[in-house]
Amino acid sequence: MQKLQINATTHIYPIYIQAGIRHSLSDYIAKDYDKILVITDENVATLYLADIRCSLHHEQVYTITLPPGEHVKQLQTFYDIHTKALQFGLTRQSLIIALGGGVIGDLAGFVAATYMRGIDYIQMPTTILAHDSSVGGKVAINHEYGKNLIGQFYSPQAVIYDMETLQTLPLKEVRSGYAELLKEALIAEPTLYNSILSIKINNIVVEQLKMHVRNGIMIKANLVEKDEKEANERKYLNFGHTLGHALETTLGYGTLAHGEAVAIGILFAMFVSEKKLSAQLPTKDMYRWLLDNDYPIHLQELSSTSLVKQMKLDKKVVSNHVQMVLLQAIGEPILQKMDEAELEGLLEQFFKKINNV
Ligand SMILES: O=C(O)C(=O)C[C@@H](O)[C@H](O)[C@H](O)COP(=O)(O)O
Repeated sequence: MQKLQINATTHIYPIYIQAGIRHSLSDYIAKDYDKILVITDENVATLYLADIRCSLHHEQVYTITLPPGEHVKQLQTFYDIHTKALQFGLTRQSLIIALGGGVIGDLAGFVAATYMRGIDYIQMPTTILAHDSSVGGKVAINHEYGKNLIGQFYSPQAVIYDMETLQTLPLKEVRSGYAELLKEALIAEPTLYNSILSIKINNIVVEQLKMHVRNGIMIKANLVEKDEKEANERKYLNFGHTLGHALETTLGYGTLAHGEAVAIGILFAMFVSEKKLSAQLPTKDMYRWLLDNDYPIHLQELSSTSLVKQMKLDKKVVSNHVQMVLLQAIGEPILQKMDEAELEGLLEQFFKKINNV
């Protein structure tokens, strides 16, 4: 068992990481709750919901099972969950458990943050990607204008991560999760970056996967502790997301998995870092690795003007300027305000380049 602790400014909470921990859940829930609501999706429910219900050892466990996919992270579902929670009779002494990937974690966390002005919740990530989204208290739903535009910072009581659940993931999910790991590696840890680039996604050794995820969590935890509300260095965790989120919204949620969009965003941020900062980066190796691992990086023609318009709804925008996270070197991120026309030009060059290589 590995136990980490997040010392965030607003709340200190544990992260338990252990294969099979789902079978002894009640040992890790620190308080008595009158009711427990587990929010999950259909894929995860089929595999793990029975185990969870059984190991909670609680008489009043309710469940809400949603269809899988980013499209549920929206206002109507959020409202419907509130309605069900009221019908189940959840009170301020109740607990919500977010059992699933990033979509479930963000949505269930935001319900917890707002139900009766906020009740306790626990993040139980079941994907690689959610090693990132379950830590740090960012909870949100999407608006049709963009990703995560309605949300809050609201820390969980605990993160309980059963690494066994990572072994049932489809390859698309593994790819998606590894993009967030690459992000953490590139902003903070060259050795993690080299280790990731040495693997093949369809042939990962479990111990290696666990090591990558643990490293990713530690990098994330460190930045969250320094800057919980994202005033400064937490923004580095948004590396690759400026274009990534714009692509997800422009192409329609679910066309690309979140991490697949972030992977393209990372490549773009590296391309811009080379152009603007003359940074010496292994962008070609990264591009090769993404291709070798079947990341969908060749996109249909997209209008740079509309992508930049979309990027202007990014939360890092200052004084109407898109602010990108760039790299001076691996492990040395900086924030860079971008001129709109220059950004459009760079996007055009970037898409030409990746589509012609
Ligand atoms: O925790 C953070 O900070 C991040 O930026 C992590 C991102 O990987 C994550 O996808 C996050 O939800 C995106 O944040 P947003 O603030 O740009 O919506």
